[in-house]
Amino acid sequence: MTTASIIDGKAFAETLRARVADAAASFAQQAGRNAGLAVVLVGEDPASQVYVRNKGRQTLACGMESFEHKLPADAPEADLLALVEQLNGDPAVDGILVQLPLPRHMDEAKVIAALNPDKDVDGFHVVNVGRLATGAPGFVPCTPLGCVMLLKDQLGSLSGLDAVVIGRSNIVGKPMAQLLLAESCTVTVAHSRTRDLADVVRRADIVVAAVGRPEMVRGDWLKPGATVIDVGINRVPAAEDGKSRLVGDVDFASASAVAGAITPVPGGVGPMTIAVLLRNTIVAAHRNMGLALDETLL
Ligand SMILES: Nc1nc(=O)c2c([nH]1)NC[C@@H]1CN(c3ccc(C(=O)N[C@@H](CCC(=O)O)C(=O)O)cc3)C=[N+]21
Repeated sequence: MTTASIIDGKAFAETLRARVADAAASFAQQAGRNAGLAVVLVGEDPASQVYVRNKGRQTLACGMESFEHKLPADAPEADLLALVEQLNGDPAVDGILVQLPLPRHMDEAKVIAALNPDKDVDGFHVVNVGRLATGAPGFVPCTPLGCVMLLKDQLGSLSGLDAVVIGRSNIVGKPMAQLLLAESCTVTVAHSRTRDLADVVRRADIVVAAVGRPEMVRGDWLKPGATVIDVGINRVPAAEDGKSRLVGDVDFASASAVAGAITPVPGGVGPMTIAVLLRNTIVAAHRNMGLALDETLL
């Protein structure tokens, strides 16, 4: 039995952030201001607060401005829509991220629809979804784009490979399938109703697990040598000390004995998500100001 190479998303994210920082410095010189990312957080979910703090810190570290807006959990939806409108019109704001999930009394689709698609650095607006589906330039959701970057770094061309995406969310599964199709993979999207999931997964050269079920994908589901991208971030109670630990949607111990390469959790896809957000923001800044940028370097 072989041991898979570990795909170091944390290290790759660092190199991407260094390229973003170069582009941000060049932008600032030409525009006479730093590029800016606005992050909106509604409510006090502790995990969301940690993510938002990390995003803000890394935005500043790349030489961009970070604008954080916090609304109380019981804020009226109209207040959030008014804030989005204000950020759409603010020339210092190049990218806007509204942290999801929103409180239940808010309509996520309505809030996303209110974003200026050209500032929608999450790529969630239907205009960007349509652009991705038709191959037009737009913004691509950060997590799937980060996964494709890791795959191309690992494998070179993905053309002709069999890819199975497990999960069909708007945020990961569906855009992931579109990106793999654009890379000329043969793409299968599996989900909770898929019959004989293990047999479907066993055909794949590339497996992307994005279901939110801790350690669901096991080594004996994999074709030997397959490349495995684990999007899951599940906090589970640790056996002994009452603390918790992070695990993915893949059972790392058994999968890494069969796979050719695999992303760890933590340290795999998660760090890429934030780095791609910064990448999308500096791309938005250049596009919206009509400044040239070689996006292939990012
Ligand atoms: N509009 C919107 N866009 C998002 O991109 C978005 C969102 N809402 N809501 C919440 C999720 C979650 N998310 C993560 C980003 C980085 C890590 C990350 O860096 N994870 C580290 C571990 C972090 C830890 O230790 O908890 C890792 O996997 O190595 C995780 C999760 C972005 N999200």
